[in-house]
Amino acid sequence: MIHINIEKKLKAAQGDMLLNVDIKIKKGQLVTLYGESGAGKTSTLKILSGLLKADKGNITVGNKSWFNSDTKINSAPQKRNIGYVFQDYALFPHMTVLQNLEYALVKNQSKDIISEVLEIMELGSLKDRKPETLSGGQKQRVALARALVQKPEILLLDEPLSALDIKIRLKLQDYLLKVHKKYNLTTILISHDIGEIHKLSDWVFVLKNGVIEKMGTPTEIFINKKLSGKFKFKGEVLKIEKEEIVYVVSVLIFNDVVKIIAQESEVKNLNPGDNVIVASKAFNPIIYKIE
Ligand SMILES: Nc1ncnc2c1ncn2[C@@H]1O[C@H](COP(=O)(O)OP(=O)(O)OP(=O)(O)O)[C@@H](O)[C@H]1O
Repeated sequence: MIHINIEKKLKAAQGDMLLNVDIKIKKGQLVTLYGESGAGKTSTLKILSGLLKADKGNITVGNKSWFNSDTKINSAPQKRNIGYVFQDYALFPHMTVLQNLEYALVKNQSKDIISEVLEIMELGSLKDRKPETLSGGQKQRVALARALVQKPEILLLDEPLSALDIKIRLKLQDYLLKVHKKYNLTTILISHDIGEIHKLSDWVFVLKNGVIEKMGTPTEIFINKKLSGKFKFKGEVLKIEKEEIVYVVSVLIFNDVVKIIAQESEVKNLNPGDNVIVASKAFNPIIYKIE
């Protein structure tokens, strides 16, 4: 069990914001921190990893105390046994993939883990390449492999896939799940991608203005109770065109533009850029495999 119970005054754009988080995460779970930009998600991960110091509170991991403002415990980041992956890969450009991984080894650590992570992340054929010759998805696989070299108990993923296109992102999600399970990690993900959160997480914490606003399973958090539709997708309105007596709303859903016929009353408050749900209530959606 990880218990994070901390307070820290942050400097938000509109003035001071108190980050006040009290969350418990069971060992082996994959949980997501979700919330608007500036809500305090990254700061929470930094405080857990020791890169940022809380003003007060405590952090316990299993039976170890990593931070306690009363007893003045504050373990150094390198003692906290955490793997951290960010959106930008932060690989050393002058080193090969293999050297990047070896650099992460701690003193006297066996090199066996390197061949293991190369294999699990399917990076063997790329091990002598420099990062600049790799695609975004490949770089992020290296970054993930590097985070695993020190055999962390906790994996922190700060929007690791948001710079990648949808196809690569779906593939990388499979790698994330695979390593999360194989290494029995407790993983904390920051993501804005609701599909990704559904696929990966056991539990979601919604952070707003520095505090946990709600928590639950992805279904509890994201299913819109007003619609009992058989299928629904979130999308973004691209344009609204009038065609005789109806309106045609073009909505971007993942990478596809879907045209929806709508009545005047439905488009009254709708503008390009709005986030919407596209759902079907009466008809069963059809399904077929795409190659
Ligand atoms: N070291 C710091 N000291 C004081 N304030 C900070 C510090 N780091 C970040 N902040 C401020 O705290 C607020 C929360 O930042 P944080 O990066 O945690 O948000 P976030 O939820 O991760 O947002 P995003 O989704 O945009 O990454 C921001 O307004 C930021 O400017």
